[in-house]
Amino acid sequence: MKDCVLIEGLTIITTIGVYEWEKTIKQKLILDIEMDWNNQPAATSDNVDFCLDYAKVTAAIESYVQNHRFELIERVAEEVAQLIIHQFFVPRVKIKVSKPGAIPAAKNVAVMIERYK
Ligand SMILES: Nc1nc2c(c(=O)[nH]1)N=C([C@H](O)[C@@H](O)CO)CN2
Repeated sequence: MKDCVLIEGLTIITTIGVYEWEKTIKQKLILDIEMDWNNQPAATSDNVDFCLDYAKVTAAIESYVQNHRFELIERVAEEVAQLIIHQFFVPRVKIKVSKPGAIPAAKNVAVMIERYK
């Protein structure tokens, strides 16, 4: 099995939606992210410089998503995947973006993508 770093259940409030009424409010998205990363150098050195720092990745995602407007959750997933690949040199990322309030009759709706460098 390949090594990964995970960020699970990351809640972000932003402007998201295709309808006019959605462009005037903020809604909740939840991101689940899996990033390929060789964790052995960090494990053997016990040095944060060698890890994929989930705190730095989280801060970059929060800043990006909170400060942009989106129509589709597909767009959020794609832009976050590209940010992670290019800013943090991650070779593969899998992202699920959930919009739990979107369909009252459904517990959740989401998209999931996987992207490679
Ligand atoms: N596949 C998607 N379908 C829909 C989206 C979306 O982002 N991806 N968005 C909407 C509306 O914004 C909806 O969330 C309002 O309830 C509809 N379908």
